[in-house]
Amino acid sequence: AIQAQCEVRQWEQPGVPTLNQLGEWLQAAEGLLALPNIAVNAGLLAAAPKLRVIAQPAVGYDNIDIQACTDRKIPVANTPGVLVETTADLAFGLLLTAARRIHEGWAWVQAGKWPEAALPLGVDLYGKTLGIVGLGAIGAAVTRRARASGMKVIYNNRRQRSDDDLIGAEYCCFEELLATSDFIIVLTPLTLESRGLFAANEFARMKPTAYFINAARGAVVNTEALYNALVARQIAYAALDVTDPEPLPASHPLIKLPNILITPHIGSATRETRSRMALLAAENLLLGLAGKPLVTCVNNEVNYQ
Ligand SMILES: NC(=O)C1=CN([C@@H]2O[C@H](COP(=O)(O)OP(=O)(O)OC[C@H]3O[C@@H](n4cnc5c(N)ncnc54)[C@H](O)[C@@H]3O)[C@@H](O)[C@H]2O)C=CC1
Ligand SMILES: O=C(O)C(=O)CO
Repeated sequence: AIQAQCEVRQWEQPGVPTLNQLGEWLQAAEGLLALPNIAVNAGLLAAAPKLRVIAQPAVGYDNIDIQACTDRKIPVANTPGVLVETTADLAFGLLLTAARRIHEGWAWVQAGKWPEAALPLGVDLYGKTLGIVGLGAIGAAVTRRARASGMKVIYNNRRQRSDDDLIGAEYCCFEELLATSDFIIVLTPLTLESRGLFAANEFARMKPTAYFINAARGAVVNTEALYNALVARQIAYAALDVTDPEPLPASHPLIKLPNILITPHIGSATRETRSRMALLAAENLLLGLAGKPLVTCVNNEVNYQ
């Protein structure tokens, strides 16, 4: 769709391009389709004097300096909504896989340990408490899955949601959530406020039997503190779809731990959802280039009228 209407330059080499590598492209670019591993900051904007619209096929936009874009009157689009159920499946799937040791069981079968050795024992979901930090669109979809599995759901947001009764989750303060949850799923956007939200103090307050799941952004968690908490068995298990750093080098100590499960940021990675995200991003990009309002704009104050 984009190619039919625009001259497109697409970065196809492995790795993240530097500003120097993108120099000439940015100089000419009127629209930018950015991936979340690109830092769209004041430096990039300064190198792109003709830029009029930015569209990113992701709901999180922590890699983009929104204020700098707004100052330049550049509307920025993300892709909320279209990935909600898919990401909720992965977040809840991580919880279920870790709790029931599905991945460990498969590794045992592959290693020929079955049936002689005792199977890895998991824990039940039924009757347990799930604490969600950041109960937005994905958190609400996770709540439905958890309730269907017989779990009680509590949550912490900056403010209580007026519709939490309908969603089936009970508001509580952050401290209480840490102390009482059997499972914690993190689904906050990465912001100044949430960066490093889970550090040594927070892990120390969790139950020693707690399972910690992060499907938001790696930097919401202090990786070293999580590593220490898992080694010291301050918490029982972690399951992460996002890490800091990301990608996590194969030599990283976290990967060697017996009580962790990590997936490579695949929350929204299904054929159907990636296609919906790409189409929505393309639609926003073309609308912006035509000077029309974007459908899902992050900085509506500079959305085209
Ligand atoms: N692993 C993956 O592949 C994916 C990860 N994500 C991440 O999940 C995040 C959430 O996505 P949605 O649910 O669609 O967003 P959303 O905006 O609907 O929900 C986010 C919720 O977090 C709350 N929140 C914000 N700051 C908070 C804080 N400091 N403490 C507690 N709560 C806070 C908000 O009030 C809101 O209710 C995205 O920003 C993105 O970073 C999203 C999609 C896929
Ligand atoms: O949408 C996002 O924010 C992701 O992390 C990838 O889908």
